[in-house]
Amino acid sequence: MSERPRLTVLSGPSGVGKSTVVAHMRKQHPEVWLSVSATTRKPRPGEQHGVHYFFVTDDEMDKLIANGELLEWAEFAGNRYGTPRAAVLEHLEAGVPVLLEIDLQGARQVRESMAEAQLVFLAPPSWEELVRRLTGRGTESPEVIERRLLAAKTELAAEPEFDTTLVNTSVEDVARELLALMNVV
Ligand SMILES: Nc1nc2c(ncn2[C@@H]2O[C@H](COP(=O)(O)OP(=O)(O)O)[C@@H](O)[C@H]2O)c(=O)[nH]1
Ligand SMILES: Nc1ncnc2c1ncn2[C@@H]1O[C@H](COP(=O)(O)OP(=O)(O)O)[C@@H](O)[C@H]1O
Repeated sequence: MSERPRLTVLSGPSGVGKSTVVAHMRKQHPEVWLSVSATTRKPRPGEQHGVHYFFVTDDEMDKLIANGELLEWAEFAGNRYGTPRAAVLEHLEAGVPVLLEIDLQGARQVRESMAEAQLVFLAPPSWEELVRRLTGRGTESPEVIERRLLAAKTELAAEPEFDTTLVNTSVEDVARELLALMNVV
């Protein structure tokens, strides 16, 4: 019987490359299960409901929180985001490696409620490179970018709270390192 895998949390500032690394990793190892969060943010072009996020209204988010259906939730740069609890627990019980891609506040809540979780911080090679990536992605307005860069300063300062730091210089290298940390080889 396979041992119950540890829950892995990946956090890091907006634009550092979390989604890119996770997409690369899952192309090669689709057996890693990525939790799909609920969010009140509007979808970006190409984002699909139920695939990238469950896009919900403010009222729906209120209900998810009130009913205790979220493992953790946080407000980030003006929108709320949360991890549906049941699906995470079901996958872990079934022996499936589970990955959460969530912000710092969410990572802290998971650490409190699930002591066995491992927290991985994805860091940019430099501040300049982070600004370049976030701006270059072209999905946010200058105001939203400004807000996210402000949040990034807080996130970068919290790096010592994490179990492991991976620097996203090469997507391939980081994806490999993350798989090794998750015992998926
Ligand atoms: N706490 C928490 N944070 C989340 C969740 N889902 C996504 N996030 C984080 O919310 C932040 C903003 O996500 P998003 O709007 O998709 O922007 P992006 O990460 O820059 O592509 C990122 O730091 C995500 O990791 C969640 O369920 N809970
Ligand atoms: N290692 C890397 N080298 C260069 N560009 C990268 C790297 N990783 C990601 N990017 C680019 O940086 C931008 C932000 O990446 P994204 O995955 O959307 O970040 P996040 O999910 O952390 O907000 C994207 O345009 C992506 O193509």
